[in-house]
Amino acid sequence: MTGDEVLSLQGVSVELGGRLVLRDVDLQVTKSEQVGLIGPNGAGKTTLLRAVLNLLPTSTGTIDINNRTPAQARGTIGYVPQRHDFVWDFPVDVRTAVTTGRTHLTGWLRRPTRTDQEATQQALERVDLADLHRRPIGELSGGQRQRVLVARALAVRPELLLLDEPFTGLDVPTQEALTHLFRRLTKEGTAILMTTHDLPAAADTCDRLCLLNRTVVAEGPPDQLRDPAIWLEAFGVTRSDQLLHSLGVDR
Ligand SMILES: Nc1ncnc2c1ncn2[C@@H]1O[C@H](COP(=O)(O)OP(=O)(O)OP(=O)(O)O)[C@@H](O)[C@H]1O
Repeated sequence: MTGDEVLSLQGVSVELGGRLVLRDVDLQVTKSEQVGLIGPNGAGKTTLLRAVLNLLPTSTGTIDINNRTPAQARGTIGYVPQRHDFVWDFPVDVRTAVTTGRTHLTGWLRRPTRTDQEATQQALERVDLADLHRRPIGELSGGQRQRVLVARALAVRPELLLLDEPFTGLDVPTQEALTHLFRRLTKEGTAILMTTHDLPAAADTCDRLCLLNRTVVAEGPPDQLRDPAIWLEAFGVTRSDQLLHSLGVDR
């Protein structure tokens, strides 16, 4: 790993149910960088995040997170899953849900320490949820739930933040607030890897895009990915006016 790399995947393959879901993936994310992981449904984006989180085994290759393996780094990575992957009918309030983001750091049966409490409070304030801290999570709106998930990830004070579809189903002001927050976090040094289907927003907000379709088809700063052929290959189509139009690369 070079000095500024926070995450590095080299030659990573993942097999699930006897099928090769990721093949020979190389990907780096450096300190203060926001990388968008883009690709069609089933491209392996969530699988890649889950491999980094040590939730899935790799069949080949290496994953390095600040000179640690995924097993060693577990609990230090901030992870925002897709909203529907979280158990919202669990009877806990917002503050407790955010504190449980630190469970892998502090242990399951321990009472929260002062550090846990401070990290939780800071995370709540960063996503503007401090006023709602006693609200049961089952009573929250979609946008409030998304902010709980982000606060939960921030509660570990991560150097690496993984976001799985963080903008899906959010109104424009909530999307903007989160975009600004992610921008501030990268300025402070956090490395962010984000999956999204919002291609124009990704091109607008990310420093670099990685186009994935089982393997990395192309990667680079958004303005270097203006060749329509790259996008058609990444999405496995021969022609898609809507795709190219949404990216502004159809001229
Ligand atoms: N546990 C599993 N067992 C077998 N196959 C799986 C498993 N989990 C995912 N897959 C398959 O792996 C492929 C990649 O899935 P993944 O969820 O990583 O894609 P994705 O790029 O995140 O898609 P989407 O944009 O739809 O969220 C899909 O074909 C999926 O069916």
